[in-house]
Amino acid sequence: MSTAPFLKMNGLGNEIIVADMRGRADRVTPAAAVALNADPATRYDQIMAIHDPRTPGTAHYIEIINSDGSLAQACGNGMRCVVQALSAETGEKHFVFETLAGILTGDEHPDGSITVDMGKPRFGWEEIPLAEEFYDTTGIELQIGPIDAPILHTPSVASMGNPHATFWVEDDVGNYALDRFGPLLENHPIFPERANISIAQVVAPDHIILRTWERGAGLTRACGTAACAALVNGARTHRTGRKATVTLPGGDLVIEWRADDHVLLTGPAEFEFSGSFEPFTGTWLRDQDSTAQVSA
Ligand SMILES: N[C@H](CCC[C@H](N)C(=O)O)C(=O)O
Repeated sequence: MSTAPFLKMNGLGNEIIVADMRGRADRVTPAAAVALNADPATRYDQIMAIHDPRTPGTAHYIEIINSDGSLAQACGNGMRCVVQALSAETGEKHFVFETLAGILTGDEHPDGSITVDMGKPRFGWEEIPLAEEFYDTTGIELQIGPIDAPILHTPSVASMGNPHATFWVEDDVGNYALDRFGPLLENHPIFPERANISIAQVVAPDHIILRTWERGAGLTRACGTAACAALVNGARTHRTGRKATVTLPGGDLVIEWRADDHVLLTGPAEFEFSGSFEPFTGTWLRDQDSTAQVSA
């Protein structure tokens, strides 16, 4: 079986593997995804597998795989890494992609920052999806902790193509044991496709502090789609405006919910090293001179 090139990158510390599957008929198997994550040198949060267009003449299809091997519909930090990788390869600065969340575009700016149009948010309970009818998804009946003194409760829920719950708190997001509450909420029966779980502190109408337990990946240093979900949930609950800086453990993203309902995410991407891997088993080799691959 032939190997495929990959780039180990990160988006604000969200660990990403960009796998080049163009020209191949196979996919990254769940076994390969789990094996790559088991090796400390290549442990990651998401694999962004670049495939040939599914419809000839359209955009490259990006398959997104969480480190537990599950497929995800969207990944904002990973999309920025794909844009940077393709920009370094082709010199182009504007890209159109197809994902399970729909058609996305990405642009690299002269200063190296990258903006991805993450498409439109969805708020209907069936679109999130939720297991029961909720006609007001700005705050659903879900809580963690004692009934009479819940620790986290009444989250706003939204989809950026993938499911998100935003729990609002007044104090430091670090005060909450998200490593304990995250898996309980990720797998709560109200979320038939599981969910990404975030704790958000709104410090100003244009500034949110966020921590996320990611579906299929656990605690990560940044989650782009969670930042998008927090902004649109903040705006529709009148906690924030339609543009804000979202501060994550790994750094800041700027999120804007445009008047045309598209959500734009802007931030950095970083190259770490390159190699090649076998998409069926996950065995891999590091390129010797990987510094020449992508400018820092
Ligand atoms: N764990 C997410 C996918 C990756 C999201 C995150 N890494 C981002 O940057 O958006 C899910 O299963 O929906």
